[in-house]
Amino acid sequence: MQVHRDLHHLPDFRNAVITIGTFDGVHSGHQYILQQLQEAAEACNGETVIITFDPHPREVLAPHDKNVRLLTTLDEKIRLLEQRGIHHLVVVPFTKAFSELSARAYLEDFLIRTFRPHTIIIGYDHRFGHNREGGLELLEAEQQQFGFQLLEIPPQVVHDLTVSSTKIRQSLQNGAVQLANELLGYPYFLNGTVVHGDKMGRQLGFPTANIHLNDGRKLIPAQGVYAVTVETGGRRFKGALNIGTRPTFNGAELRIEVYILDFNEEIYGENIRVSFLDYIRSDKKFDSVDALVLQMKDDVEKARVIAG
Ligand SMILES: Cc1cc2nc3c(=O)[nH]c(=O)nc-3n(C[C@H](O)[C@H](O)[C@H](O)COP(=O)(O)O)c2cc1C
Ligand SMILES: Nc1ncnc2c1ncn2[C@@H]1O[C@H](COP(=O)(O)OP(=O)(O)O)[C@@H](O)[C@H]1O
Repeated sequence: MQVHRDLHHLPDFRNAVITIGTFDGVHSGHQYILQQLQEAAEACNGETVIITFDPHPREVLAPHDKNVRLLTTLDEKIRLLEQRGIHHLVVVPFTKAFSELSARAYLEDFLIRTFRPHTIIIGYDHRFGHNREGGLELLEAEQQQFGFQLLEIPPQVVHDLTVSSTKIRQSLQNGAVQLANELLGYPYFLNGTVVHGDKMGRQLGFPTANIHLNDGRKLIPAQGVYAVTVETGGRRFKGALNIGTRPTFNGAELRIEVYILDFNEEIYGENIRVSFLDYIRSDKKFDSVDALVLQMKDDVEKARVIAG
């Protein structure tokens, strides 16, 4: 897949079959649209082109709303779309000026002139241009003049997609990992680097790699203990992960830390990815460190079985 970030240096697409969207999560609900895109491209010997925006339009239009919680960062999205065989991803820098283009300018000067689309695939309720003034009706009106085909994604599909995205977010925030993973079509993951903690883990007999997320906008699942797989240094391990404030030690800030099974290496500064397999329990304040350690032993054995 080719990723284009500069609108002034785009290739001449061959029979571009385009769609526009954020595709956050690239989840199994998105699969229908990707399939439509690929089928339409095959039919006209064309190329599949996804147009997405970065930053997320909400971040530009409502900068005070810090509640953007992404299922996938742009880099993660790129990987996932690549795996699904999309030809081109065009990342449009979303600016205030871009958001103020009239619907007609958006359509004619941006979509048509830039992509010369053979086919546009779009949700029945898709809005574009300043104040969302443009929609399917404008596309239909211009279709003849500019000679593109229009494929409408029906209401039921759009509805299912929204429900699915919401369900994935809610499930992760409630610790319902299995349901989230089912809807995603892959295990939810976090990418980060290993940073220093309070050096207590080793004393407890459970060194835990503290994870600093690469992107602070990622959705962090519910606090608690999870069975995960861990990828670092090109290798994969099983892990028991805790998201919490460490109430036993009267901690305050939220930490994400993982004990890697059958592992004993220093990995400070390394990239790490954890993929969530299942929720084990909520995190608790223990009366003694011994009680916490006993519980952690049990967590680790559970994680070993789950990560099988
Ligand atoms: C599998 C697992 C479960 C944990 N469960 C809890 C818990 O229920 N309550 C708690 O206070 N801390 C819990 N912790 C966090 C430990 O207290 C933490 O790993 C320890 O304080 C080490 O911190 P450090 O890496 O900063 O040295 C858990 C950690 C792991 C890896
Ligand atoms: N099995 C393991 N799981 C996680 N980290 C490990 C493991 N073995 C060694 N380490 C190393 O030990 C560090 C964690 O030890 P810990 O005493 O908890 O220190 P910190 O408080 O800095 O996280 C990790 O960052 C990693 O470099």
